[in-house]
Amino acid sequence: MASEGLLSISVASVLEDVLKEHGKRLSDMDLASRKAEETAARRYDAAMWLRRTVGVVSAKDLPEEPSEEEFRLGLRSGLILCNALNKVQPGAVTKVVVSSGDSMLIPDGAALSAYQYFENVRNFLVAVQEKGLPTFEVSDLEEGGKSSRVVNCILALKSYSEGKQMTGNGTWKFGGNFKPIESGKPFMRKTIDPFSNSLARSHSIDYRESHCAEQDKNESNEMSTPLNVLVHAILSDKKPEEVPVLVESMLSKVMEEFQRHITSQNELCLSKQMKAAKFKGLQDDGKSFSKLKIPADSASASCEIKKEKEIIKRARPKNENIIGSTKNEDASKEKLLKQLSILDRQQRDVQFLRRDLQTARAGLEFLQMKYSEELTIIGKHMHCFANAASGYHKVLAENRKLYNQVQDLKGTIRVYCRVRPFLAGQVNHSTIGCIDDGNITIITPAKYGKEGQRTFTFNKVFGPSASQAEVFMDTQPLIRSVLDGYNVCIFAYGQTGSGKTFTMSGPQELNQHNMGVNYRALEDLFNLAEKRRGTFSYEISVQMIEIYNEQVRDLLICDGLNRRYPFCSLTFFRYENLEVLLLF
Ligand SMILES: Nc1ncnc2c1ncn2[C@@H]1O[C@H](COP(=O)(O)OP(=O)(O)OP(=O)(O)O)[C@@H](O)[C@H]1O
Repeated sequence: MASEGLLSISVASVLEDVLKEHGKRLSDMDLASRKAEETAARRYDAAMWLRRTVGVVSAKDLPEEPSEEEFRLGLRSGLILCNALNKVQPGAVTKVVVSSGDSMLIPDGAALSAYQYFENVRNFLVAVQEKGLPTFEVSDLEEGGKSSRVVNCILALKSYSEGKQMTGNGTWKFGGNFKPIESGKPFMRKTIDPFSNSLARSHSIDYRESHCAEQDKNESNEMSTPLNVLVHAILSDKKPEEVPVLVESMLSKVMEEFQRHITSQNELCLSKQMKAAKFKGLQDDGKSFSKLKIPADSASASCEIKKEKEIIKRARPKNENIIGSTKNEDASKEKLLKQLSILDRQQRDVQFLRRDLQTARAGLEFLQMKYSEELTIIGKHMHCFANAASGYHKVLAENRKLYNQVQDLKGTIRVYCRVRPFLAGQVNHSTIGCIDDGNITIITPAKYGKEGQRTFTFNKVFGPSASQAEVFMDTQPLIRSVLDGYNVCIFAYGQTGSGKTFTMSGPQELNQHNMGVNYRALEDLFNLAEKRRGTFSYEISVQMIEIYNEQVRDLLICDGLNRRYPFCSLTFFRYENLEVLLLF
């Protein structure tokens, strides 16, 4: 490929630069017109060879001496190029797409079919490239393209063909050790044309090694080339001492140009390879899809790929239907590219989703771990609470036990004395001498001395001013023992009108302050039962019984019959001078 770079070096321009530097203008030589002349001659040569190779009928689109535009349009379909190459080497281009008729020719000279144009030219270029011949870009056949490169390629093919005819074994390689035969109308190198220059140089060097006689002939030929004439013209009027400087300058310029072209050629080769690989990838669309790595466990992605394949299958051109459907083909290719980009995007999305899923899974596992850890901690706390509750109940039981033991120590039988105040209308003639907590002194005026004043001891003595609450306060601890399973009996004893009913129940007009022991005991029991609701469940029932004249009567029965009931939890009864509260 480097040879192609060498071919495009414009020695004339290099010389011109050198001459400019040395104050010498090439006005009398008119290099531009000469160059155009040479370019046209080379183009005619290429066109003639093509016409001769493929036949005048096949090459009807290519005039004998075409302009640059005619040359480009004639070769644009790639038909002539493919046919010429197949003539040189049969089967070099296996697939040549032909047009269905001339009617499809477009007046402005556009290609018959974009696909045909692309396919044929591409196949031609691939085959030419495989032979090591200089190639050109597909765009060189477009308007504004470099037709000189196309000419170079065709002339190289021509040389290849001639070399092949000469050796007869097809081993000739472009740039190899072959000296092309100049038969018929020989290809005269009128210019410093890069391609012919390269050929001539390489051939002459190789040939010099093996054919000395031929070498002299070549050298004499080169002396007669315009390049030599040019050099002679430049150097003829120079003084001998100026020649080395001028030659050195020329050589350095040529070297610069040479380096520049090698670099550009390398870049060109690289871009060509990339384009060829990309194009091949598009052609082998089905294969490309099969090569794509699709996540096996992604049902949606598989579904999408199936859809893509179906679309591509539908979009895949069938050879018979391709001709005359340029727009459809272009649309199909565009669609294919779109589908590929969508597929790429979907693959990326699937990868993102997989990553998110993995993150979510990791998060979930972490939460589960945390949850189980916290459950374990809560379990331990619960165990501690259970132990504490158990301890609490033990302590509570202990407290109750101690409480009742205190009640026992205070005395299981307690006797209280309450002195009723004088009622309205009663003569205030008190016989009570003194009341001192548990002692009361009764004075009997009719008796004297020790007999006239007697002291009685009780657990407690309540004076005439003692309130109902004070009386109840001393009995309350005993009543609470009932809820811990102890039996308690409270009764009031005294003569008629002494205040038993008042103490145990209260006056007729009851209120919060004058309620007796019975009501207060019940109220206290209900409050306690409510407080211990979470721990204990109590059932409370009430009986009211009167024992009168040795008869037991149920005061809560309304039918008047006296019935004896078994004693239950809480019984109030009255027995003659006894007002009794039984608690079980
Ligand atoms: N501590 C007291 N303070 C004020 N009034 C009282 C007190 N004790 C009793 N009384 C009044 O004395 C009167 C007689 O009391 P109460 O009826 O309770 O006596 P009792 O012993 O029950 O008599 P009975 O055996 O005949 O039923 C009532 O009017 C009562 O209100």
